[in-house]
Amino acid sequence: MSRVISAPSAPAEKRIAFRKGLASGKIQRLPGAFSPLVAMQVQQLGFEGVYVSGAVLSADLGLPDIGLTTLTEVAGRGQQIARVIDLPTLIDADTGFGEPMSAARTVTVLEDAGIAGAHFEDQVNPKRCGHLDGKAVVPTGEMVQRIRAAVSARRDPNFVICARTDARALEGLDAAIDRAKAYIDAGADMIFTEALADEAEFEKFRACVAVPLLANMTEFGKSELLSAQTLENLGYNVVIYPVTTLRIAMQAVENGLRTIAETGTQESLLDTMQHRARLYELLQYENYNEFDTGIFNFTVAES
Ligand SMILES: C[C@](O)(C(=O)O)[C@H](CC(=O)O)C(=O)O
Ligand SMILES: [Mg+2]
Repeated sequence: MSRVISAPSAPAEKRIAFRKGLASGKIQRLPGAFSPLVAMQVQQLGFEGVYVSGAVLSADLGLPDIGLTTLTEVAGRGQQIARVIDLPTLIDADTGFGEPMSAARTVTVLEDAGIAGAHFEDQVNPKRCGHLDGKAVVPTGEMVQRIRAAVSARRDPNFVICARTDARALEGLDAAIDRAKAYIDAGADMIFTEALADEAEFEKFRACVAVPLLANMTEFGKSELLSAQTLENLGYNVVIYPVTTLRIAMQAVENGLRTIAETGTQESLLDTMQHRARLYELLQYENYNEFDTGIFNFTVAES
């Protein structure tokens, strides 16, 4: 019977796949998915994984990305997304939702949600977008505790714990690299090098640490937009496009609504829309029919 309802791969297999991807020397491209449907589209187009962004999750709830969302909301969305795809899902755990003990609980909840890995950042609470001014970081020792706690709570050794440092914009590149080294000593599997300026900075970071590195190619921020190939050549292991699909979709929604408001019809927009047939194809509508006929194939005996 064809696959319906959820992805066939178990969370443990997706985590193994993510670990393999990180060790492959090939850059793992993780577009942000603002819904399970978008994640299915990401999978169909051949990407290596899906990213669940805190900024997008907040925006989707009509909130700015300033640490207002809860672990329950984030894990719930992550689970909805992870369960429909075979790809690994990396999720934004912000500052871990509280004290180090909360970071530990976050890991167990995210493991149960079928997530393959999470990143914890060294910002103070309440956090800010890493590409805006006005953010602040906790002392290195406090972040080390956050990471240690997260690592100690892990039950599946393949769940990836990524430490993000926001220090580049505040303390400079060398300080950010020193922090990364301390986070690796605390058990982090990967480092998210937030808001580096240009190629030379990515190159220097790569030369200084031995674990997998993640680049954030968010638009309208502090980092130069580098291609996946350039980042792979620089030795980076993961690239995220966290808010990209939301920005594309929201621009299309705004333009479309404007047209309807002005002209009273969506007629001129039809060519720009995903067709009903394409949506059904993505949802594997046919497979559900097949599933149904496979289940309801009994006959009622006449008495
Ligand atoms: C990666 C990020 O943490 C996110 O939540 O997606 C954001 C992205 C953004 O706001 O552009 C960040 O870089 O802080
Ligand atoms: Mg975030």
